[in-house]
Amino acid sequence: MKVVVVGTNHAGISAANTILESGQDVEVTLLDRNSNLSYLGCGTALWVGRQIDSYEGLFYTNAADFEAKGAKISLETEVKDIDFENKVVYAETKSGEKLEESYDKLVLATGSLPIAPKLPGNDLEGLHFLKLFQEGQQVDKALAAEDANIVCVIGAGYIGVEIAEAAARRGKEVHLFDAEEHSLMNYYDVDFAEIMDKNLTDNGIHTHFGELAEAYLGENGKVTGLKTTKGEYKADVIINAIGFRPNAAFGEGHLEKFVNGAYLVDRTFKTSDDSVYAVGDCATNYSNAANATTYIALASNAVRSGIVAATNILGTHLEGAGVQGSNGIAIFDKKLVSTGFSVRAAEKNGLKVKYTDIEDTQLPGFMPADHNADVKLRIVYEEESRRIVGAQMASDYDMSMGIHMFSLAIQEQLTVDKLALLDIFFLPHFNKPYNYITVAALNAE
Ligand SMILES: Cc1cc2nc3c(=O)[nH]c(=O)nc-3n(C[C@H](O)[C@H](O)[C@H](O)COP(=O)(O)OP(=O)(O)OC[C@H]3O[C@@H](n4cnc5c(N)ncnc54)[C@H](O)[C@@H]3O)c2cc1C
Ligand SMILES: NC(=O)c1ccc[n+]([C@@H]2O[C@H](COP(=O)([O-])OP(=O)(O)OC[C@H]3O[C@@H](n4cnc5c(N)ncnc54)[C@H](O)[C@@H]3O)[C@@H](O)[C@H]2O)c1
Repeated sequence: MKVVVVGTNHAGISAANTILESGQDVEVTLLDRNSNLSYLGCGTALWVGRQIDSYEGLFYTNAADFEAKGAKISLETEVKDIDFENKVVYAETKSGEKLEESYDKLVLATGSLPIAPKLPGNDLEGLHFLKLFQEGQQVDKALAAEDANIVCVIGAGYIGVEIAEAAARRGKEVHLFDAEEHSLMNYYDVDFAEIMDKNLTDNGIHTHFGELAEAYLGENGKVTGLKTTKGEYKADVIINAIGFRPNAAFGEGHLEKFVNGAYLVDRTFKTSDDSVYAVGDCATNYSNAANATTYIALASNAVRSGIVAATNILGTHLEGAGVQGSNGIAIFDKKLVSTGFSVRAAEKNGLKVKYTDIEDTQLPGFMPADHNADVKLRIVYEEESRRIVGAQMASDYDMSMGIHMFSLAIQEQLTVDKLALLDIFFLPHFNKPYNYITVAALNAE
């Protein structure tokens, strides 16, 4: 069997590794238009903000690793077309050489692209996106310029908030804009988003919410400012971070697509063509909170989808467990994590939900105060069935492992009542005898 993988970042890598490490006799060919693979974008803000010394550790594999496993890999090679009837992939190398690769099974792992705001002035120098390693390098270089003092970030989602922190850590005056009234509204309800909003302003970032960018302003071909619905701001560097869209251009009229254009896949990550799988950010996922198909762009999902698709290609039927969109962020040491739906997201998805909130300390009062942080928790559950559909947590304490339990609860469709009497251990070093998870669940109406 011959498998061709298009796109060798997290999803493509995990599919290829699953096949190559299976011991089965499969010929694997990997194609990617980029010059590198396996870059962990999650680390961009860390090295741009100088919280880690270098970007080198953000790559976890390379082309030689795949060659050593017996795969054929061509980087700087862009797939231009796919003949799904005859099962042939057409690609072109950087030097213009044309390649043809036939396949028995094809894995599309072409990922996502940042959404580009269609604004006047979008050809000015000094405008940035933050997806590829190379784009991180460009932002890093732009911030290092002597005359780069004011940075405007459009989009206060995960990328925007993280890069705003990084730019502030580099001593820049940072302005952060979002169309919504708060930061991180794709992940949290207002009560939690406000914690991040305050954290950002407390750390010197100027936040501008409910404000839409209207034009990039410039002089002599270089950006000098940003015009929004509420005013004009000076800017030496502008970073766009208003979300991703799936990069799923192949198979128009042949492969079924989701409402946002992503490849529509089943629980095995197979597309509407039996020989073609699609994994990672270019494909859909199954949401256990909505009990429906969804689109969530995360590296964690990408890795798991690659494993599931490859296992099926190898002949073992395996269905993905579905996703909750579990996520987390840590900005100036303030940690927010969430899984499933916020109340707002649940209502947008047509669910009738209730929630139970609690604010408590992590540890008993007799423990030293400097080790004992406040924790805020919200559990969101469906009114009628009482199944848990979401959870949000915020603290200075690293409570992140707690959210995984809520992720499992949503996956397994557990009710909030099941959680109330769950056996949760107690030790003063870690938690309280009446810990906040138990108490929040007991208090659920
Ligand atoms: C700054 C930043 C921070 C992030 N932080 C996190 C985080 O903390 N946690 C998290 O879970 N996720 C995070 N993400 C999201 C995560 O990076 C993506 O979900 C993940 O990269 C998706 O992996 P993928 O392999 O599906 O797609 P991609 O990473 O988009 O890779 C797709 C690959 O396909 C190649 N390709 C595309 N078209 C072609 C073609 N025609 N021919 C050949 N090759 C092609 C591309 O060159 C690329 O290498 C972050 C993203 C960014 C940008
Ligand atoms: N910590 C993490 O897990 C992490 C970190 C970075 C990125 N990611 C993932 O990468 C993907 C892309 O991240 P992202 O930050 O670009 O997307 P995002 O969805 O997190 O945030 C986009 C933000 O842009 C805002 N927005 C949209 N259109 C706008 C407009 N015209 N003007 C102003 N604001 C506008 C939205 O309200 C939203 O807050 C997401 O799936 C994200 O979850 C995850």
